[in-house]
Amino acid sequence: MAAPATPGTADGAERLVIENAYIATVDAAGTEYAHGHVVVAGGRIESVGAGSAPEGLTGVTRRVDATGHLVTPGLVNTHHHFYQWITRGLATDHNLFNWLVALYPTWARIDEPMTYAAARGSLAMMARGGVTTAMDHHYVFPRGSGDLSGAIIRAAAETGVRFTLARGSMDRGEKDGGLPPDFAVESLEGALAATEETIDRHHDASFDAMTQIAVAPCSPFSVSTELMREGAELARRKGVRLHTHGSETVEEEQFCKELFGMGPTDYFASTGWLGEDVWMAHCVHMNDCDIDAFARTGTGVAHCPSSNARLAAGIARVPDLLAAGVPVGLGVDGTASNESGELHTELRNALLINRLGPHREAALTARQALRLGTHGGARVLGRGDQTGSLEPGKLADLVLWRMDTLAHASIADPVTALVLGAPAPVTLSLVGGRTVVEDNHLTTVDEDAVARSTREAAQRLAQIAAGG
Ligand SMILES: Nc1nc2[nH]c(O)nc2c(=O)[nH]1
Repeated sequence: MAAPATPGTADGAERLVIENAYIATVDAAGTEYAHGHVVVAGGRIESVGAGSAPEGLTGVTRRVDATGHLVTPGLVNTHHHFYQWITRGLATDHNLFNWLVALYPTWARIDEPMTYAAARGSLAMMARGGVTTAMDHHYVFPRGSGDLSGAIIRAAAETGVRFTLARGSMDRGEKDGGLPPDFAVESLEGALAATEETIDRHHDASFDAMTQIAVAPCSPFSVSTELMREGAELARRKGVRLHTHGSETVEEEQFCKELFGMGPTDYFASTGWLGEDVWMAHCVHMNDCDIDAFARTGTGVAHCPSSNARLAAGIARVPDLLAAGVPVGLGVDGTASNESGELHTELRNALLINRLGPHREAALTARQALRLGTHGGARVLGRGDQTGSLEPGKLADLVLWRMDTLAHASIADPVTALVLGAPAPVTLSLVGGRTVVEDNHLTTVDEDAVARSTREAAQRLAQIAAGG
């Protein structure tokens, strides 16, 4: 979608001016300004460039001296499971299948208040670390648990970040050869109807949308072939995106070969799950033909290096995916398999872990890692024309990272400092020009209150799961 004219910039518009910053725009040419400015008006970027802001600007309500700061586009998270915030630190030495089997019975007891508390915790952690666009792949809907999708969307609106809810689903329980217990799955018809209702109620297709919905059956070993096919048809009828887990582990590959007689990528192709409107989490076990199929169809990838290491899944072939032209973003993944819950670690680990693969030191640069975590992610979510880079007319989703403290001051290059250094303090984070973080604190929600409510929810869930 092309950027419409920046609204609210006629005389009388309010402007925020940021000056004296190192600016990494992450535009197509990778333009950077060692000493530059950004002007925000009407929720959009009005100008970005070298030196001070243009003289004679009217309506300047705030001028930020960003000396010692790096300004980047806000980070974009492309894969997460918010509800897992209240089951962190469990089954810590398991591979994916054993971990899922250990946790499904607990997850099947979540209710609306727990889901809301967990979503607030997940969102707060990401937002205070510079995420301006978040997503949640929520696929556990216990019978009678309330309006879980509504609770998650409310939490995102309160936190103030741009948001995609990938309405997940599982309908292949143990009795149908799936991994989840039968009590943890929905019916095919129930899952499709609830997904359609969520789209109708909440999806916003506008340029500056704060809430979008995707259709997201969970994974080949927890979803029937009918739900994959009919889910794809539903998404295309409604004009929304499609998301699922794919090619995460050798066990999944084996499952697909045994049940469907083909590997995961061929299975996805056979069910309508390759295309420009699809993005898939993990994509670790892909051969050259699989990568070629993703590149030809424009299918995107959410790379989740920390979770892949935590669950011993393997190393995704990110340099090969990028070389083939596959859109790639980064994902925290659920915090039951990545307890840190913030996206900076994924920029760092994407670079480090990929250097353990065959491309060694040529695998990824710091600037490529920043691109994955910003414009790459926006593209994967279908929002690359709206956010993910600092360019006039795009949404004012941006972060001022403080680079002059003990943690970073001795590293000359700010992008290297951001990606390879410790998580940098966030002096200011804007979503559509609205402040979400100021001086390293969330301005939209009370972080301590969120922490307390997540602890209570985690304790309540643990008690219920233990039969209390
Ligand atoms: N990392 C994860 N992989 C998954 N596959 C699946 O079916 N569920 C999950 C999950 O929660 N995390």
